[in-house]
Amino acid sequence: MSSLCDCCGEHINKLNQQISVMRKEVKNLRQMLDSAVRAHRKHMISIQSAVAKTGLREPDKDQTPAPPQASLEKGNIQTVPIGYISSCFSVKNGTPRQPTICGPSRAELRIQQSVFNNPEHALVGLEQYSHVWIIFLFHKNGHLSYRAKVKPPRLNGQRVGVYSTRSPHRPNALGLTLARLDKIVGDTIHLSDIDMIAGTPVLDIKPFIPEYDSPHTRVGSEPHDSNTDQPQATTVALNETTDILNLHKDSDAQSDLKSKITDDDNDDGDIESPLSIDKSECDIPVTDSPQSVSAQFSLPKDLHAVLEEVKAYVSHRDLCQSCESEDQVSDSSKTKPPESMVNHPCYGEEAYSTIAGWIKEPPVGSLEVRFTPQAERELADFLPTHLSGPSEGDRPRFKFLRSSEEAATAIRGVLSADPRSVYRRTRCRDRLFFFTLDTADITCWFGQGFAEGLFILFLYIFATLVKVGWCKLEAVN
Ligand SMILES: C[S@@+](CC[C@H](N)C(=O)[O-])C[C@H]1O[C@@H](n2cnc3c(N)ncnc32)[C@H](O)[C@@H]1O
Repeated sequence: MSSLCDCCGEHINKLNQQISVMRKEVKNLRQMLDSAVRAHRKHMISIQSAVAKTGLREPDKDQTPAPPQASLEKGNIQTVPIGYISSCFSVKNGTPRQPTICGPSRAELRIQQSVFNNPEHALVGLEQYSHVWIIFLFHKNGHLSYRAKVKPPRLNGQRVGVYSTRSPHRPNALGLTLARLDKIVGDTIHLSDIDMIAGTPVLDIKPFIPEYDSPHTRVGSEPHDSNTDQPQATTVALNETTDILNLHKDSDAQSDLKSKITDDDNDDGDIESPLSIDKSECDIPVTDSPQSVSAQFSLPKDLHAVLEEVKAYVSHRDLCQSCESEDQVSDSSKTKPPESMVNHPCYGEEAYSTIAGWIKEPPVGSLEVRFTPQAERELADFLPTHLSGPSEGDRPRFKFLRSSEEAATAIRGVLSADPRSVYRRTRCRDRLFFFTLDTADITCWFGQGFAEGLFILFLYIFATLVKVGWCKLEAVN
């Protein structure tokens, strides 16, 4: 056998080395492929179990479907979304817990062509109604766990059965919202007063018919008993839903700190599983001390001065408004039946419905929301979509909201209902709270009041923070 010359031997060595490197790469690729296949299988299993839990069935492509009546009788429910919500709320955090909390919250729902050949035909006549029931799927529940007992945020840690709440974490994950019907254009329904995030699959729409859907609610109330674990059953008047949002004072608040929260903070009914709250979302503590603030956020040194300025503004407002607030508080405690109810022909025992006392008088009160003048100016800078003159080119634009007043009302609505979960309210109270409304990112702080322990939700979004280059209201789309 003839030996190789030096040059060829070297070349062959190099080739061998390359082959061994390639073998290693192939091995790595195989491992990656294996783990991708395993992850895919796992994913498919979790999707199947999710589908099984929600009651939805994927269409079986290989088999002829059973006639709908037969499959319904067998309990096989084939549910197909009739459309998907596009709304001014993109994440759960900051989305109103109920539709009436935040009037101008707007959305659109386009009926899918896959459901009806002519989707607009299915909407004929609906324009005669001012409100519609929307039945939808809580598709962003994440984990599909649910428990028999939940802790509604407004019950501040007390447990009640899931079916006595509107918690999204429930078997079948179905939601029900009474939305205002603004208009119908072709196959698209324009809605307001909604509490659904963008992308929510809608399963059905029905007209709201007060004669069928709204018995009068019983007048008279017993206070919530805070000494027992169970909230008291009580009968209350539901004169107007806005009653729920009346101003309450809360002298319990101790925090003078701010919190950062990103998402998943807003479920009306935290399930007790630790999975229900991702504590990592709470991991950016901010204290009032300028040193630690700047240490964690690299904030300019004048932040402290800005906070002082804002506190001074709030204190001043407290002094000016304390009498006004007193009036509001005492008004909220009145539970007289509305005139229309007393005059109603069915004004008798059977004509009433009864609701849990904590709905009317929750241990967690509503909050006062304040904008600094600068914050108001910054908000006013946003334009509704339809305004687009050449000089307006650089200004941020709303997609759903029609004016800055509407945006302010929506922000007040969201925040006055205290959108934080019980966990965040009690354990992460010293963090900033972030949410998105339409195209605006909003940062706010739930702080202790500066006058007589009044618990103020202090919103210093926008300008004050733009000034220090920290957080600002800005277009996200
Ligand atoms: C408490 S539920 C009430 C919904 C409905 N009004 C009901 O009573 O069934 C409203 C909350 O559900 C959450 N949410 C809205 N849309 C969702 C979705 N598609 N998936 C999961 N959670 C959603 C938001 O955090 C919102 O604040």
